[in-house]
Amino acid sequence: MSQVLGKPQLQDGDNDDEEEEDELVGLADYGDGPDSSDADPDSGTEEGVLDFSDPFSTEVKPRILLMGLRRSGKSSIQKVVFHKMSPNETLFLESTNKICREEVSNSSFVNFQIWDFPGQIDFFDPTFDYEMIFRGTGALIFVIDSQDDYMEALARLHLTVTRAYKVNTDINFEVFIHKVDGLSDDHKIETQRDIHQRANDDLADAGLEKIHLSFYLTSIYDHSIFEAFSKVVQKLIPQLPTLENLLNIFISNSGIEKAFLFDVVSKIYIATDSTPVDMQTYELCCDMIDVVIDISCIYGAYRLQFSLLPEGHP
Ligand SMILES: Nc1nc2c(ncn2[C@@H]2O[C@H](COP(=O)(O)OP(=O)(O)OP(=O)(O)O)[C@@H](O)[C@H]2O)c(=O)[nH]1
Repeated sequence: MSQVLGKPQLQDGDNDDEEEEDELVGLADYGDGPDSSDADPDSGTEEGVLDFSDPFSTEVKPRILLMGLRRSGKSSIQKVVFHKMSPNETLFLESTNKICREEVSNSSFVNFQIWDFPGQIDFFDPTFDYEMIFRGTGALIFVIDSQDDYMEALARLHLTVTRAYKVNTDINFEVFIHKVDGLSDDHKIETQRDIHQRANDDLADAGLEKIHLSFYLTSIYDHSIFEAFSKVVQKLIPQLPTLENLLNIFISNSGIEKAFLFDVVSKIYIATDSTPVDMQTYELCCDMIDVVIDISCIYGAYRLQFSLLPEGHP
């Protein structure tokens, strides 16, 4: 039996309307104005607040960039993982034509910024200050649509990674081979092997074999996207080894089979003990979190109804 640990914070996932978008402009324009104070302090996800270039920010948050060709699925990933959008609803998402920044601060561990980029970023556009962006980046997620011809995406991946590495050698490069729900199991493995090989060959040809790319097979139609995002986020948590140790001690003293430390809002797991992660166990824990959230919502709604009853009502 698995144990689900985590801080139960509920979030109204439907705050998409508040999304603040930034034009593709230079450094000065990435800073936030006074509207930062509008952010809902109770919501786990705030949009358009604070960033690395914010002179009033004392806190440095890791930045996660979502990049990739048009329609590869970047916005869908962000909406499904952090806004509880159902996968089918992403069919109606409009193309992103500006950089969308979002602050995710669900807990002290899940505390970062996500920048969703429009499909085609022109690195040669003088108004696009990519040096400033890459300098403050912890992870760069490059999304490749596995159902499409991925040659152009690979060329773009190479250009993006080499540019980013020149500015900041500490970035974690994460490649999501996305939309694999449309592929058979054999095809998935073959696609991953091919993309892995080509991407690393391109780097080797450029004399940059020291750049490490991590690959994940993902889809918004199952838990793979949550698992992949969990691994991306874990790499940005300096306390990870300590957390793993604590969970190891916990399972060895409690007889529990597997322990995850979850961010309940996003269902990202921040840490787990050192036994291998079995996807089914992870899915079971995610489902249990959904049950707890559903019950909490019913209970919360009941309380609200009750408080609206006139005084003296039983
Ligand atoms: N089958 C499948 N479709 C997906 C998946 N993820 C996203 N999509 C679909 O891909 C299409 C494009 O998704 P978007 O999230 O708008 O893509 P984007 O990369 O943000 O596109 P731009 O904003 O143009 O850069 C939508 O119709 C999504 O429903 C997936 O895992 N599987």
